[in-house]
Amino acid sequence: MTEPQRVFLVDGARTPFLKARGTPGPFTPVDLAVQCGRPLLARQPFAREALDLVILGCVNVMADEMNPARVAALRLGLGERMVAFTMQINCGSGMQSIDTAYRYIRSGSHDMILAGGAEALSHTPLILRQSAAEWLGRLGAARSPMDKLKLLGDVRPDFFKPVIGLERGLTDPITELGMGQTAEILAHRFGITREMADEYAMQSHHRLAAAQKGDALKGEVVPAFGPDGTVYDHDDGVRPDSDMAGLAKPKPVFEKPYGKVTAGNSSQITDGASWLIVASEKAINLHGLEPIAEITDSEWAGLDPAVMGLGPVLSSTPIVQRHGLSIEDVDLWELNEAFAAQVLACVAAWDHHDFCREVLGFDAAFGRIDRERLNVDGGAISLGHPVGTSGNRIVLHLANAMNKRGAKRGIATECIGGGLGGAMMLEAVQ
Ligand SMILES: CC(=O)SCCNC(=O)CCNC(=O)[C@H](O)C(C)(C)COP(=O)(O)OP(=O)(O)OC[C@H]1O[C@@H](n2cnc3c(N)ncnc32)[C@H](O)[C@@H]1OP(=O)(O)O
Repeated sequence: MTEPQRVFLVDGARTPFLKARGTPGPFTPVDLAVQCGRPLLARQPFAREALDLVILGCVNVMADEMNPARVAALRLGLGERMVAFTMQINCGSGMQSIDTAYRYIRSGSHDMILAGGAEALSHTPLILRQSAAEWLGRLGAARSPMDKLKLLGDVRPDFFKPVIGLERGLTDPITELGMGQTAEILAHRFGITREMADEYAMQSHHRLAAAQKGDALKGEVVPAFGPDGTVYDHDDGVRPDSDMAGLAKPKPVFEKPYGKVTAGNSSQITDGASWLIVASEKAINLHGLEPIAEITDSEWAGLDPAVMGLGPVLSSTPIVQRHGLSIEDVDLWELNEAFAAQVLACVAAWDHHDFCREVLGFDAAFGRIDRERLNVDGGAISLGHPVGTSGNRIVLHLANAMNKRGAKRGIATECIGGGLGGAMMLEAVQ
């Protein structure tokens, strides 16, 4: 067996995250992947043949771009011999692409992999009801025009009431709970009030607005060019003037009338894509690359789908433990902001004696994450959450934020619908 290889992040980029506004946006998942892949590859010193593999996370794959990883690879000019595959584990898809690259390179089988995530939630398909699909099947099988005409009498008004793919996709198939309802359960369990959730959401918007004004996103966000010539150059869901009075106005969406989760303190429905170049030490030396971070560990965890929002706690705690660290040893955390109540519940769970004893098997509470180290440039509440991309984006941003702040170590972690959690540790390059 070969020694595990060291694995580095070389560079990465993402499109601006574009809010879904009720109609299909200008880009499909593959368009988005191509829009951010082109400038990222153009700024590399190596030839495209140096890439061994392309992996793309995507939850809502469109029927006319099946295996979007391969379609994107071909549109990026990576050549017909490029192997490319798509991964789908809901909100973990974009992180799973990096983790798969990490494990391949670590094993010595590959040297340089393009790992990304792409999602166009504004294009999520509408699904016909079973009754309508069956009727269309009978229509297709009808032999004569008369048989077809007779079938018109079977048309029912509910045929035209589609199942909304996005709503269905954001509902857990086992518990039948919407993702927002799982956040409500956590708010109740950990005593997260509406004010706490709104205050967290306000901070997310203020931090992203500050990041956009400063240089925190420089090089990370590349513009996307629409088919009509429109240039999309910034994340457009941010509300810089968010305040507590404004955030108090939206009514609870998922548990009416007393819930805590609102449009203001939930992640937004958004389109976007991101890529990271993952490389071995050999590839770095061969091409004279300057890595931005080293991947030093990753972990996945399963948990009750009804409290899937605690996925970050269950997936990142084993990493911290394995390396003999404490919560304070992690300089920066990117904890995907599915919902403010869910992020705050994770923070509360780590600081909760009984939870840590019963669920994590500790003698005492694990510790409290300092808010100054958590999602320092905002997150999915202000930025949006294109589900197949977000896990990739938080790793990309963690690497960049660590470099800008001179941090030694960081963890990117996320909850995953269906009851999973994913986490990845990055360290500054020594
Ligand atoms: C594993 C996981 O990651 S699970 C997570 C997966 N993702 C999800 O579940 C998505 C969760 N989010 C959602 O479903 C949607 O965003 C919803 C249903 C909560 C809200 O959807 P929308 O109603 O379209 O939200 P939208 O952003 O348009 O806001 C609606 C209104 O709320 C108010 N509002 C929203 N944000 C703010 C704010 N920061 N300050 C003040 N008011 C606000 C405004 O009145 C806004 O209307 P406007 O845009 O006309 O000003």
